[in-house]
Amino acid sequence: MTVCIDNSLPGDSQVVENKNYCDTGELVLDGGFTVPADTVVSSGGFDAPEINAFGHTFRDYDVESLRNKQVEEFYRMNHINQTYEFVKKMRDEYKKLDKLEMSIWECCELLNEVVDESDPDLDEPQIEHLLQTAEAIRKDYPDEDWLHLTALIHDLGKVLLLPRFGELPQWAVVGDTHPLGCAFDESIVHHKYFKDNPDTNNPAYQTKNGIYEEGCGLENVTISWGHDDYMYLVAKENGTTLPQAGLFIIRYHSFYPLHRCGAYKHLMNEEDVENLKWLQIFNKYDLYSKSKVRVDVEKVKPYYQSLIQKYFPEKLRW
Ligand SMILES: O[C@H]1[C@H](O)[C@@H](O)[C@H](O)[C@@H](O)[C@H]1O
Ligand SMILES: [Fe+2]
Ligand SMILES: [Fe+2]
Repeated sequence: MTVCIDNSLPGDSQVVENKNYCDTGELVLDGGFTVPADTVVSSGGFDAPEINAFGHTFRDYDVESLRNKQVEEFYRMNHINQTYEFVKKMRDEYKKLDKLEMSIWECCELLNEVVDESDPDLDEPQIEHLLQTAEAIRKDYPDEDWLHLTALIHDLGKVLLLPRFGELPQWAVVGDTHPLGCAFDESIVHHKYFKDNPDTNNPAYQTKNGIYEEGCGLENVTISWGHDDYMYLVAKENGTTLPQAGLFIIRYHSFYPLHRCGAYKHLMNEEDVENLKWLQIFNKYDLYSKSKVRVDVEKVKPYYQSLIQKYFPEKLRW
């Protein structure tokens, strides 16, 4: 069973037996993951709020609320329908990148039309979330411009919900992600719904390593299909010059069972271990910057346009 260290309240650290899924605080995690030694965390550091815009703690999937009923139904559908076969099919289809051409900023604007039904902490249009994450991380890491841009684009894959991109259902686009082809770890949110997933009846997929070899590297692991992997494919195939850590953040930022709970770490290789350090830094901003405080889009747009120009071609294939 996964044990998570909860250090969300300063001076109040405790070891929590996993109840159903992992609900850690922030950077110190199971497995001794820590931030990179040479990372300078600014003294004016980001203050993670204790409660979300709905008055609850972040990522509380158990609290009784109308929103959480919707979120639970989302995960029921997600866990029943995301199978190994389904993911393979989606990857093959979407790596063709034959849907349309547009710039990164055009895509940011499209996200205005998207609301994520899997998220207990946010019901604002997604462009707000992109800018809130990017601005918060920019404040604390002013010199890592690649990290600002990574934050801005990390959720762009949610355009899969729109008609032009195939209008996929919510369960195939948003929410946390997890590997297929090996056992479903108990730290996965609303784990109980996997009982109705066809992969549960395949014994080859139900051992700790399943079809994988220990240390094989996440690159070789099939992860549930959604906005992370899609945006990773878009960035990579369009020849971005973002560093590996940026691509890793985009690809695995919803993989909470790994980056918050330490599950599946036996599948990582050395490169993954290095990249994970940046993902864990990023996650704090992705999660805790969610609020009702709006960012002035027009004011920050020129800065982000300059980063897009630096790391991406003018038009991308989607
Ligand atoms: O509900 C959220 C949301 O969909 C995020 O974009 C995703 O990255 C998280 O993992 C998920 O829990
Ligand atoms: Fe996301
Ligand atoms: Fe996000």
